[in-house]
Amino acid sequence: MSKKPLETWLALNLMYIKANQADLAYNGSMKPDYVQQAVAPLAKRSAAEATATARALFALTKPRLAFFTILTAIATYVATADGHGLLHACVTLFGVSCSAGGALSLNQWLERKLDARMERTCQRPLPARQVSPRSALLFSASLSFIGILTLGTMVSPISAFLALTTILVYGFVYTPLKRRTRWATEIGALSGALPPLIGTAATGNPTAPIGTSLFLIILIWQMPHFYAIGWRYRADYRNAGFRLLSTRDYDGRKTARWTLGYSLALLALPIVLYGFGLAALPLLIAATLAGSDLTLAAFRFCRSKSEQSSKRLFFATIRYLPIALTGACIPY
Ligand code: HEM
Ligand SMILES: CC(C)=CCC/C(C)=C/CC/C(C)=C/COP(=O)(O)OP(=O)(O)O
Repeated sequence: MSKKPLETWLALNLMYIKANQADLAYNGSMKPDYVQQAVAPLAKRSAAEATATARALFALTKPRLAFFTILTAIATYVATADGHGLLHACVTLFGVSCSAGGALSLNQWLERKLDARMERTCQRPLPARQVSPRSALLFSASLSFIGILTLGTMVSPISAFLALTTILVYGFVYTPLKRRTRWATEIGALSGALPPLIGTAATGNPTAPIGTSLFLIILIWQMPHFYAIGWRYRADYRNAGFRLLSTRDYDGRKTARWTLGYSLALLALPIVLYGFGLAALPLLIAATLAGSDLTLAAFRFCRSKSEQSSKRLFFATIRYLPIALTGACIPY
């Protein structure tokens, strides 16, 4: 017998003896240390794997973006709720959150191959292979189904219809159009602006002025918001094959002009809404303050299209949201 098989044979015998000892120890209801030592890392590993999968699934919902879109629905819900009670509010929040998570994870599933080609997105759960495409699709479909079912059966059919429209427009209109036309941003903005209407529909006031006002505000707000991002990551988007305003605008002048135009429109909008009786004074004040800050950032972006000024513009758009939403919630 050569040395190797002998060693293997001895090792197998040792394992057999140890296994028998383990059996004896179990029968005597005593867990031997080395069994614990062998099992503990396995249990630890499966717990760590479950946590990693849960984290990856959560990341599929684009949590920060989802949080803010949910906030726009909550703002109009709060502004129009009239004795609906805490349970109704919680159920609405649950339905809206599931629908938002379903929509945003569907987009990641649809764009998994393109996301792999961009530096900004290549670490997302699907291109990073933290979750399989099948699980991601199942997760997205389940969240969307639960969200729409909850809104439809326990909140209001109109809110469910609007949530479904949001998911369909975002997933099946905006997402494929991103590779075909620069106007995809304007079309996609429709889905991003619908959540405030879901909020008013949830309280049974689908035509409440605050819903219309926030729908229009968020619709226009998305343009400077995204043009800032589109400019900053233009090379990344271009390489991946997206057709944005910025991917063919080599000196950035067009992007800056459109950004400034939309920012000025956003600044004027609350005044018009107030004039037509669609917005109250707190919203007018808050949106004008935040809009001035954003317009200033847009002017600076026109002067210098540096990475720093596009970042500043992006953060001005992010600041805009909580300020305007607070104004929308203040009763007047
Ligand atoms: C046409 C519509 C929209 C487009 C194309 C768009 C695109 C994006 C992109 C690409 C980012 C990531 C920026 C980065 O990686 O640095 C981002 C960030 C963000 N977006 Fe939007 N967005 C849109 C609409 C919205 C809407 C409707 C909201 C909320 C009401 C929103 C809220 C946010 C927030 C809070 C962030 C920062 C958090 C983060 O980086 O994840 N966006 N947006
Ligand atoms: C209640 C409910 C259903 C809410 C969902 C709201 C919703 C669909 C928001 C999405 C807004 C939007 C167009 C984001 C851009 O995604 P992108 O694909 O351009 O971003 P990416 O390049 O980072 O993937």
